[in-house]
Amino acid sequence: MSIATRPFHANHAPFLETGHDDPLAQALQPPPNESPDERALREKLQSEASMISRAIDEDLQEARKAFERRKKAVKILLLGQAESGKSTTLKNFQLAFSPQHFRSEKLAWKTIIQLNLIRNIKQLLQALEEEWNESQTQPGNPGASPAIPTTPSQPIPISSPIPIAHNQVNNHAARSVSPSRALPVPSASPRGPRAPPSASPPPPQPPIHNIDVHMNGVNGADSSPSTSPPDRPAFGMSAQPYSHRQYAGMSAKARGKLPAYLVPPLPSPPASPPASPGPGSVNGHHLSAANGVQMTNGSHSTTTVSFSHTASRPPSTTTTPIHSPQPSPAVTPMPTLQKPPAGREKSREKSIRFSTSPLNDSHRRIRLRLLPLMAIEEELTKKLFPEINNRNSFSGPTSGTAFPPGIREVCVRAGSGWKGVLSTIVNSQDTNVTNTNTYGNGNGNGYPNGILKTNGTVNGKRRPGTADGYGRKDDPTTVLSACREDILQLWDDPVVQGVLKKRGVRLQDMPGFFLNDASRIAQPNYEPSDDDIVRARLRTLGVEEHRFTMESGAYPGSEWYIYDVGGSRSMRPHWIPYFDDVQAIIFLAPLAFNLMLEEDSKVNRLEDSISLWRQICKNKLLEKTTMILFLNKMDILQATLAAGIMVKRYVPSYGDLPNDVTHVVKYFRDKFRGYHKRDSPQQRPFYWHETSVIDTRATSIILVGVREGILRAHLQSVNVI
Ligand SMILES: Nc1nc2c(ncn2[C@@H]2O[C@H](COP(=O)(O)OP(=O)(O)OP(=O)(O)O)[C@@H](O)[C@H]2O)c(=O)[nH]1
Ligand SMILES: [Mg+2]
Repeated sequence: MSIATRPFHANHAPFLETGHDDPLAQALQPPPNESPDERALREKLQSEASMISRAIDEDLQEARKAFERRKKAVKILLLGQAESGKSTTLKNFQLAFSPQHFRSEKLAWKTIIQLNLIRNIKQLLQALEEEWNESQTQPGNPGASPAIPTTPSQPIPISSPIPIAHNQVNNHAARSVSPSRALPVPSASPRGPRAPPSASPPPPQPPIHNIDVHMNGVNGADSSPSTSPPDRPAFGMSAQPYSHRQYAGMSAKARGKLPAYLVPPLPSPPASPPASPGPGSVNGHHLSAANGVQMTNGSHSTTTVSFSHTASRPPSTTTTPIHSPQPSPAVTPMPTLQKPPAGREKSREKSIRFSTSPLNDSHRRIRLRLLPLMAIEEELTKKLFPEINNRNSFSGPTSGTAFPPGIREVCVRAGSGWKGVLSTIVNSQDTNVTNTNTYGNGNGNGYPNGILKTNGTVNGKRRPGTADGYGRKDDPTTVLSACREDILQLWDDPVVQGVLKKRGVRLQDMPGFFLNDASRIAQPNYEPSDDDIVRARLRTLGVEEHRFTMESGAYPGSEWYIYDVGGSRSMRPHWIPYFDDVQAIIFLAPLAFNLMLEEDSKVNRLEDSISLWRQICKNKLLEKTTMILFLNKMDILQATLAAGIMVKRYVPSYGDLPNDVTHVVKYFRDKFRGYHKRDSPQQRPFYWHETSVIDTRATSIILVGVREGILRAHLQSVNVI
């Protein structure tokens, strides 16, 4: 009873003070008979524990704030097929609204631009090699044209013929020697403005299927070429032709066994040269398949594409002369054989190759001097993106592309932190010039076969910036600047341009084309311009999240998340998890009515774009998402139409509408708009723009409008306005 009437404090206070019934309080009680040292240690541990606890609380707080910020942030998903311009649009966003952030990544982009340039050079050399290979013929075996290695240390298999960029005409065009698929283009100065594709003869293309075909039904056939292993030294390899004296001293049998590239060149032409040999002969020797080759497009006959599911009849196939039957007047003859004594002629005819190529020894020497670039590129890409760019192990989305091995695109996996890696590498190269190379081939100089001598010479030629103190010899900046004159000489050479034209190779039209800027980029102090960065090509794999804060505009400080995705078919399933959390989709759709998909050369790009658009429009997760359509690559459409390429040839339902930009854009825009209206589960905001996102100025104006539109819709949705 007394307990019941005892005041509360009298009953419980003593327990609270001593913590007799609270296990935690008991545990925290100092032990009895605690010494001063023990006490100090205990208090120290307690203070550390409470600091950790506070830090965890702060982290949680931060995470909560970040979550709230993210919830309020504007989120945009960039969608579209591969090479449609998604990453380029992202860069425009950053440049327009977060320029400091954009420029802070300059260093990383510098290396990508250098890699793009090296890849251009590689493609150029490859085209020249193929020219060389094809121009060599043995009378007894006209078809023999073995593949040859590109670098002495690590041969790159080259298929012959290399797959053409039949799917890429302007921006990513003809990149190989399968001329029947290349769109013929008028000649243009290599440094001049991009030339539009020529109207005549019309471009032979693989059949285009009905544009309404459901894209899921089409599987990505591997269009990559089969490659043959190299079995013969490359042109321009260290094997030099024998001197005339050596050659004269050989037996007929030994001479007969000599490959053409080891046969000494002809002496200087006589004052009055003999009549020019026809395409079928050189120096009196008959050539069966070297020059003047005509290829038909019989196997790539063009069928028409129809929006209306009607079966279309392929138009009659045309025969397209690809190789000019006569060498161009500017062409200098390749070293060829002197006519042998009559008795030996027959046996030699059987075994010696004859070259009709206009390429000469100076081209070979330049090529040889450029080889270190290939080694640099190979090693750098391996080091940066080992699992992606290692051609032996990678079997991802680029493995089924039209890129020949060795000149495939540089790509980067989302979240790999490649910018940080690159910046670190570039920084260390810039500041630590005395470092030894980190990814050489083991011979200590980073170059294959000891081409680069430690005294700064390559085959006796002094190279600036190598061993004479300008920079590191395994650094792309150093090696590019060392090769600068050779690059310019090769690219400006009318003979080389003639070969490219003859082979239908349009390097200018490829993504990440920088050869016209080589004199600027191959400088020791090169710094990329904003435009360089925007034009740099780096294929996206997976989905990349880019967060940035608006540095200016109506809502400075607002946070934006932009998701940039890889657009090739194998990448598309990765998009879906992002659908339910974005306010807007920017869909990039180049009106590439005459091009084929890289990953499936049977599917027209525009057909694929429309199918993809329809799927996006139908998706229930996106029913409230603002849809913004960028009809991109308007510059390319303009050039294509200006060249006289007829839309109705590819899209019969286009009929006899005028073949000009206004009508073509209106026609396809209405298609996209119609599908949006028809396929969307409910009404939602829809905007469209005509864009050329490599034009940063024009794009920034468009993006201001896009940003305001998205922000307004977003603020309305969260009831702020
Ligand atoms: N001429 C021209 N080229 C463009 C345009 N937009 C993009 N490009 C180029 O097209 C190439 C591909 O652009 P990206 O932005 O990398 O394409 P993507 O859609 O991100 O491609 P993936 O990452 O493979 O999905 C790059 O070399 C760009 O410079 C354009 O409007 N005109
Ligand atoms: Mg991309």
